[in-house]
Amino acid sequence: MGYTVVIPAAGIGKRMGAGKNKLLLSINEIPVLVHTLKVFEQDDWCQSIVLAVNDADRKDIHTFISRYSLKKIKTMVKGGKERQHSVYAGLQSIQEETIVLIHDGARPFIKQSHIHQLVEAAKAHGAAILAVPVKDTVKKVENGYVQGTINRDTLWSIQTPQAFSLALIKHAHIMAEQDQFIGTDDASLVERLGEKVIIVEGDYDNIKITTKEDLYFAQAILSKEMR
Ligand SMILES: Nc1ccn([C@@H]2O[C@H](COP(=O)(O)OP(=O)(O)OP(=O)(O)O)[C@@H](O)[C@H]2O)c(=O)n1
Ligand SMILES: C[C@](O)(CO)[C@H](O)COP(=O)(O)O
Repeated sequence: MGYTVVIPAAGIGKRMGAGKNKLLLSINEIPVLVHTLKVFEQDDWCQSIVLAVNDADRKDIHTFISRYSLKKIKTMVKGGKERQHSVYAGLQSIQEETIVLIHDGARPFIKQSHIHQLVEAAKAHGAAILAVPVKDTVKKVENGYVQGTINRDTLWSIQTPQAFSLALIKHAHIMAEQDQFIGTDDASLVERLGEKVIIVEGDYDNIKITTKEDLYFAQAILSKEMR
């Protein structure tokens, strides 16, 4: 039950405000990106890793690959202007049909058990994504005024990995490019084609390192895992 994972790691970390790609920042002296990559390196189901990177970060990333003996990174592609473009560049480097996972380099706390549930769900249904129920109340706001409260029972906070058959996700990206559609996740490109996407429930540790507060949360998650 193998898979290939595409890891978009070519962002600039604007919201982190660190003046460099946030994936090069360290948590407990290990770079965020290395924390993420190690999960897949240690997963026997993972057959290869495709990394989308910025040219500016290549030297650092090659240093990480040798320092941490990351052996599964078979391809490194140049990232694009948007996350979607980086993912598509990675997908284009995969030829043989397989289950493909797309996972943010900024999500270091993904668990192997959830990866395996996703792979099995994608095998059975074609598309499967990790999510957790929304905990806050969510309201629609325009010009600073509440327009309405959205029924929380139907709301999920969507994470990655997102898992697909290669043929389906490649087709979805081709159609999105043709229609000049940019989505904030890959599943939205599949949904817009009318294809079903199944939810696999994950957990709240699978945070995306986005702003500086997330570095504090990351320390807490790591110390919990080390207990
Ligand atoms: N053009 C881009 C933008 C984002 N990403 C990657 O997609 C993941 C999720 O993106 P995000 O958290 O938004 O990262 P950044 O774009 O770096 O953050 P910001 O929006 O604050 O600049 C990250 O692993 C990021 O490196 C990418 O590969 N290519
Ligand atoms: C793909 C994603 O992580 C799902 O929640 C999220 O949409 C990425 O958004 P970003 O603005 O590119 O970080």
